[in-house]
Amino acid sequence: SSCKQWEKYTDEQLHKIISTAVQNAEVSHRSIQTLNEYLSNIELDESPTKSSQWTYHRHYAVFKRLNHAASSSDIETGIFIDLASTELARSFDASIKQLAVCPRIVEIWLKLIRFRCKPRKVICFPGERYRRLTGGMQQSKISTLGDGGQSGEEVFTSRIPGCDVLFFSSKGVSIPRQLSVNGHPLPSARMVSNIVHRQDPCCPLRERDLSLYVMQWGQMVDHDIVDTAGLKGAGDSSIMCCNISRKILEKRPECFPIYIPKGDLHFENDCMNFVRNLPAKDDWCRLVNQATSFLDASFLYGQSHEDSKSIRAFKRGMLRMTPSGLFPPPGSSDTRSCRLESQEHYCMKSGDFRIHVMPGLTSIQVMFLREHNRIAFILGKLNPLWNDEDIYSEARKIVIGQLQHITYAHWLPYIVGPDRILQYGLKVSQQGYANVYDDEIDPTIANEFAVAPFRFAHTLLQDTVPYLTEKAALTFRSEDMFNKPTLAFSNGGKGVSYVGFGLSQAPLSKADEKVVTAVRDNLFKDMDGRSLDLVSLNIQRSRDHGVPGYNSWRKFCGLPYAFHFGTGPGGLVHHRPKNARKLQLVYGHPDDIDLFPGGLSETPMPGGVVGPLFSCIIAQQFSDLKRGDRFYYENGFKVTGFTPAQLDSIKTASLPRLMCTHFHLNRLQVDPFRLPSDDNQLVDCSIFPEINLELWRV
Ligand code: HEM
Ligand SMILES: [Ca+2]
Repeated sequence: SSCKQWEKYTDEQLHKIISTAVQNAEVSHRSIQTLNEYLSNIELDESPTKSSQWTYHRHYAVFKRLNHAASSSDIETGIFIDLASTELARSFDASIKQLAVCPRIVEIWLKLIRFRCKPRKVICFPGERYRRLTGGMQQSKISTLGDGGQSGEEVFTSRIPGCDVLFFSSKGVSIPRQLSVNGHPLPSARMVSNIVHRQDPCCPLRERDLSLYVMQWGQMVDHDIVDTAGLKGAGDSSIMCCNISRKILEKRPECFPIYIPKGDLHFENDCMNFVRNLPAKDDWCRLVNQATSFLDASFLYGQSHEDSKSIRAFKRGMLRMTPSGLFPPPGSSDTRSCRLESQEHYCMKSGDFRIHVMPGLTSIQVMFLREHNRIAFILGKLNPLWNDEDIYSEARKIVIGQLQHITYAHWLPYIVGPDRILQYGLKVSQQGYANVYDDEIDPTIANEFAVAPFRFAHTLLQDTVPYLTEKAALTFRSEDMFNKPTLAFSNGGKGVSYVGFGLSQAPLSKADEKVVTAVRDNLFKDMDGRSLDLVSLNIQRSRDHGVPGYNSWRKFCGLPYAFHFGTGPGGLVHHRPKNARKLQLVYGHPDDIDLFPGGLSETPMPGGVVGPLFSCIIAQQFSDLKRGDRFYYENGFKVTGFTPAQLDSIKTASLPRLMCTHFHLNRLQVDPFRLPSDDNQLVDCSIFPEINLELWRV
């Protein structure tokens, strides 16, 4: 119906308009590349090879690195398609959403652009016994859910065939969410961060009796399933969006800097660097996710065969590990991806390059490394005829089974609360199969999940890293520890144990809307005292991804819409008055509220740490990851599943068992996700059952 307005055009005229749009995109693509080369040559953009200083840009670049699976030609094509879609929308003065339902336009568009796309092929290998490193698909992608344009608009799943769009908005494509419903610009992300998320440094509150391990498990899971890539300048340099002239800024579509309002209590200049994320080169209008979306310990095993080559030992199923039980250095020396403070230290090579961002993350990844090798060693003994590949694959399957079990059975209930667990069919039975696989379910990561709800744990962070040795209880400032492996190497490799044990003995920061200064003011602080605000990045990222605001997602989840800022009927019914007032202070209209601040400031679900909205989006994603994963550990498929006895044994796996074994502890509380107490007592480690690997003897 809306296509009527273009009916008057002949095929030739349409072809002319569309091919002109494609040509214009080619021209602007080339000029962007030229500008990037120039800015990299004059060293305005920071090159990763030239700068030896640990600037905050370098910290950020290490955290948001492109992995080698994303080839530069794919990246350029993704960018080109994105530009072309924008041109297309502009030429017709329409949204892509409108154009995409017009068969004549779509046909010509596909003819001109299809050959550049990499169609998203979902390939299953039904005969294969083990899941592939790459996730069993060509590449998993972040799906773009949400029209992204203006707040209050309809939320929908983008499933339009043809490599046409990345984000939808009312007038263009790939245009970030920028305007309020009244047509004014949305408030600056830093302003929102200051008003809604500021934590008084004096006294962060603790969250019930939960321990910091809840936070750390979350970051590990996050890194297993999400790794979006950012745009880069020439030669992989960091793009600078601040301290450049207006004219240059206008020529850099990669830039979406955050304005810092006057009088900020921390930042002195008025601009925080922010570079947009990378579009995928496929015909499903998606963003690149460099991680396999399945919960498959990809942070340990890597996402490609190339990765795997430097991770595996290719001997008796083992992964490469140093005598002190740490990840080894990569094949060729790498002194760039972490901050080295000693000649003996090095940057470790694991399946995910974000491993050094915090000591707790390094510790938990090392725990899984050791568990793999423990299992491989025993399997090899039990089955002398198995070769390296057999042992590696079976050990990997057992490790992933444990990871999934602890995540679904023990961790997730603390996050979303028991009600959501039941409601979304996420309960794990004590024993037996749950045959839940459904090949209609899309197991990729939803856009909205990655930009806000699953960043919930940023509020659980503390300003300090606890370090508990047999003799002393030390703490380090979180902001001094970013990208530094020092603690992991300390005490002859025992550091990971001290950090890991420390996480289980320290309280979780309260699950409220407030975020500690270590990441809200001092993220990636460098020698010159320059830093970033993680909360601002979160808010800006959801705008960058075109994710609609809080209210749209409330509707999506079947929760009441807020028409006003009060907390009574028709208002922000899941907010306390104090939080509703903070939102009112910064936003002009309830439809303007961004997803992160709106969701994080809701009152948590009973027994959970996130409110009704985030728990809905998180539970939905974990349901998709359970039902859309053929290899989900509770499935009883003949070739790929565990035997009934093996599964029941996997279901005895627990965090305290893993910690006791790999952090060399004698005593630990029954549930290390909670602090020790009368009903969570420190007990002898021998009470935590071991998986019965005898069941794997063939
Ligand atoms: C230990 C301290 C942590 C630091 C320093 C940190 C830092 C960061 C940074 C710099 C980003 C990218 C921001 C952007 O530009 O969009 C990010 C993204 C993210 N963080 Fe954290 N984070 C931490 C802990 C956590 C935890 C505990 C979780 C737990 C759930 C988490 C979940 C996420 C998620 C889901 C993303 C999006 C990832 C992506 O899109 O690739 N983070 N974090
Ligand atoms: Ca994964």
